[in-house]
Amino acid sequence: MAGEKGLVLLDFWVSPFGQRVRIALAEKGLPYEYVEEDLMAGKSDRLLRSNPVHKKIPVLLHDGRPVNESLIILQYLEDAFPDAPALLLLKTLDGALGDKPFFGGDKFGLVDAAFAPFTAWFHSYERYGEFSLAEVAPKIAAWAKRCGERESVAKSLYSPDKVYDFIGLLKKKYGIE
Ligand SMILES: N[C@@H](CCC(=O)N[C@@H](CS)C(=O)NCC(=O)O)C(=O)O
Repeated sequence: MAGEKGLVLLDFWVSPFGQRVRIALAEKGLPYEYVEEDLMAGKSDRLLRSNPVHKKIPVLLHDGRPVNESLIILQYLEDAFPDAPALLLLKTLDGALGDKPFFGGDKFGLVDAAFAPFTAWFHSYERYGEFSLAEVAPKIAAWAKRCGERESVAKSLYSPDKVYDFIGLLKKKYGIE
């Protein structure tokens, strides 16, 4: 039986990727049904149907709809359950950055590279979410500017306006106005 939130997790006991999702569900206080996939014995039809390309756990089913990839699942939980305690709040990141120029310290590091692409989305977060990043998370706002001044980031990202238009298209496509 899916938990009261309609969540089912297809997982394998020792998987760090699955454990990532279990930790996030627990931190957010979301009940779910745990389904052990015995990968040593084979893969269930449900797993193959839910993740037909990669055929991997973890898979989160939400009201029957599959979400694959552990980090995508974490992001999905943030979006689908906004009332549960948030793990990725910009304010939390602001605190984590502290007075350092980058998450890597004085040097641009792995966390900076992983997070920098979202800076092109900040403008849309602000407009659609009706908030000012500089007010909510001033250190992250300054960090985003610093990232944008790096050639590696600048040449890999699209303009915030283009991202905003793209999100507008997505909203239309999915009927979210
Ligand atoms: N990038 C994936 C990795 C998931 C993954 O590698 N899962 C492994 C178990 S730890 C799996 O299902 N392996 C089965 C297979 O490769 O056939 C994620 O983060 O969810």
